[in-house]
Amino acid sequence: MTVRIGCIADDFTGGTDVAAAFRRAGLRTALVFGTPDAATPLPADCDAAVIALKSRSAPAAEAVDASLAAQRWLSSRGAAQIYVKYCSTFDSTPKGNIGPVTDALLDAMGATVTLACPASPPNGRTVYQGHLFVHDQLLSDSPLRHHPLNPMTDSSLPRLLAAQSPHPVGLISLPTVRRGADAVREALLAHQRDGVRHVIADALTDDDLAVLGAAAHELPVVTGAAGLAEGLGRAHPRPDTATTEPPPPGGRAAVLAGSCSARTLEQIARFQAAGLPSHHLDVLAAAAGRDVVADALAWFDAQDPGLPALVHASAPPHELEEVQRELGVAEAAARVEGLLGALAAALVDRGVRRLLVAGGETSGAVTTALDIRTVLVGGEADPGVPWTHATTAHGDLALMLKSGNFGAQDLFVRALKDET
Ligand SMILES: Nc1ncnc2c1ncn2[C@@H]1O[C@H](COP(=O)(O)OP(=O)(O)OP(=O)(O)O)[C@@H](O)[C@H]1O
Ligand SMILES: O=C(O)[C@@H](O)C(=O)CO
Repeated sequence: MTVRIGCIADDFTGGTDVAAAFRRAGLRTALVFGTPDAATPLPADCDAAVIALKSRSAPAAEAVDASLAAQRWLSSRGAAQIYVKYCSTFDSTPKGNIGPVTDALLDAMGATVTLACPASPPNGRTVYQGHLFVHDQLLSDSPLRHHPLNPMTDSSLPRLLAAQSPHPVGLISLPTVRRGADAVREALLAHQRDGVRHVIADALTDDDLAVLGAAAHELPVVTGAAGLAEGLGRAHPRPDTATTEPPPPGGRAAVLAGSCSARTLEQIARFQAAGLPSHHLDVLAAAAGRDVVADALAWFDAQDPGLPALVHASAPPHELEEVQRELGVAEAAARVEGLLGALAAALVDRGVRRLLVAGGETSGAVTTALDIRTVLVGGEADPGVPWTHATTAHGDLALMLKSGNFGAQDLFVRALKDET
């Protein structure tokens, strides 16, 4: 069986989220980290393959090149449809690369129109009249306005996309979606006849996304977050939905957090409130030359090996701003990612076999440091947060890559307790 849906995700936790959505739709799904090459493994009998890039904050030309390389790899493995996965909060700036990447993939796939919808209802992301909401707030009123790399200060998807593409942008609003897949297909065709290339669709519920998935079933390029991916996945049913996954490996459990998102900060607080051990990395001390990785490892070695241990750089907005003012945004991010990557390798060396990583950029740093290329996607601890099964130079690893704002407040405690 060849891959039916190929997906290109712009960060690692986004890749995990969308891979979980395809698996939920009943597809056997592989997740590949970084631009693949001829030697990149793909588990047998996969219906969906997700390539997780680290392109969300990259300049447009770089993101386009990486996405086209991923598309060629996916197309050569049979994928007739490419799903472009970006953040459900549409993380990007006017210089953002969602428009350029989509335009380049449309050209490469010989298509002239695409459907776009970042709604992800289980995580509170909905689209109404082209405006993106995070729970009960407009995106631009939500905590995402303080994001360290892509602060989101506009909620209008047509406006955000129009700033990123020279091509016309259109909207299919909720009443049409509620009339069903045929009505959406007709509206798409009407937009296509008018020369519109990017058609944004409203969606409030998973049922709306199932309608959009059915309507977009034949489109060569579709874009959005995990919600529309699940809708598309359900339009490509697998005859045999049995999934077999290896049992979680035994060994120590740890959390590494580099996400400063509001939800991650709550999950850290909950972990600490449960009396579980945690250690904060002092980024400014590291910049001043202190070996904070050695400090963290000495701390880790002194903990009860029966308990999960948390090491984090995460900081609330005022502290984050102070570090960024002192070091610069890019330098601060690179330094933190370097520290957490080095720690991941050292922790796995010390016998950690269940590792939960919080933050998309952070997850990229960790999988790179562990040299993990492909994982098989397993069951979810929370919507969009699955365990995955990885093989490393040190043996099998159960790895959970969590998007900054994903997971319930007790995720860190529950996921690692359940697995212990
Ligand atoms: N104390 C800190 N000072 C400065 N930068 C930090 C600090 N802690 C984390 N960072 C940086 O903030 C960024 C957080 O991004 P990351 O993608 O890991 O999390 P997120 O944005 O919450 O997650 P997602 O992308 O999944 O929504 C990283 O580049 C990280 O290195
Ligand atoms: O869509 C989302 O919100 C997540 O998968 C994500 O991409 C956050 O990094």
